[in-house]
Amino acid sequence: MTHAIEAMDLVKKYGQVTALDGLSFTVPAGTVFGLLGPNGAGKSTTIRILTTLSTPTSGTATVAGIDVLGHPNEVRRAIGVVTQASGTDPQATGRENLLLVAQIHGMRGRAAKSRVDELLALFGLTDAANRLAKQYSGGMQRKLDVAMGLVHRPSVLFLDEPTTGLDPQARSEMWAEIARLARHERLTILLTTHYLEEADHLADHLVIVDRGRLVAQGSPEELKSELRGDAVVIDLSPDASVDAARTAIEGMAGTREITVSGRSIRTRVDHGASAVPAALAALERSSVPVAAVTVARPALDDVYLRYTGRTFASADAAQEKVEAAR
Ligand SMILES: Nc1ncnc2c1ncn2[C@@H]1O[C@H](COP(=O)(O)OP(=O)(O)OP(=O)(O)O)[C@@H](O)[C@H]1O
Repeated sequence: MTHAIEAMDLVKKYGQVTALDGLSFTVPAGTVFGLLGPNGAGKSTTIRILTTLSTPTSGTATVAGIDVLGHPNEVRRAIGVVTQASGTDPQATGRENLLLVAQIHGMRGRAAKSRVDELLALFGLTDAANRLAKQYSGGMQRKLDVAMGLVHRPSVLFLDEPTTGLDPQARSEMWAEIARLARHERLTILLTTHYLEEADHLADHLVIVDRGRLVAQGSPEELKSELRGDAVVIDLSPDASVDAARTAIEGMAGTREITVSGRSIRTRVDHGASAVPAALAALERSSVPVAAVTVARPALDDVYLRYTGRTFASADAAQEKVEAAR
């Protein structure tokens, strides 16, 4: 299979900060690829290098078969980039925004108009085409942003945190849109996200990056199936002692990777169905009241914990503290 993206041993240092620490991965052509990691993991830095906006301290990369360091202009013609900051002109209509991008890419007259009409239809924006972008909802603006990244028919599309800031409904519409694009436009899509369920839902393959290093890679299913057993989540009653509950669960045979998040304790066990009565009995013996217990297949959260020793949410929160202290 040909690779749409190859990143080889990328290192990026900003003074004392090592943002990328020897990151390598390949993205098969025509797939949705998730670059996943908490805040500060190095996702934006990777995208900046692959889209020629930044150069690595060492290492190399190709995009659409083109060397990003040797031929940045050719790479730019082959890619579409949709960043977290909107590139739309709020005072122009959706159609005008798209026509402007078409002109920047040297498209004129009927060719420009027909590509713009095609994209408006593809993103369900035809009825809103003549409204000002500032009047669009957050979800519509994000669709317009993605459409603007596709005007020149790139073969590789970079989507940096495509659903951050969207409400749940707009987020699920965006997910459907991205899945449809990948199927119908024969695009390779590299998506960064710090929503684990987004990567689980959309990505054919993904890499989990932590502190500038690759910690796991595979399809979401492969990564989850590497983890034996079930995840058991115990929600404690408001008056329960979380410490007593944790001690009780730690004392049970066969529990591993126990994490506490608020009043919820998560652990992995070989057989969820038989672990639940044992967990309830252990908590009862320790006089810990329980609100609910759920058994589930391991999620990407469990994969992340397994490879990094931290929960995804705690890594995110820790990085926010580091950045605030700088
Ligand atoms: N221009 C810069 N100067 C100094 N440090 C930087 C710079 N850009 C990024 N960093 C640091 O490099 C590390 C990786 O940052 P990066 O933005 O790539 O992470 P990220 O995974 O994209 O996170 P986020 O989801 O918050 O965007 C962080 O520690 C960040 O503070």
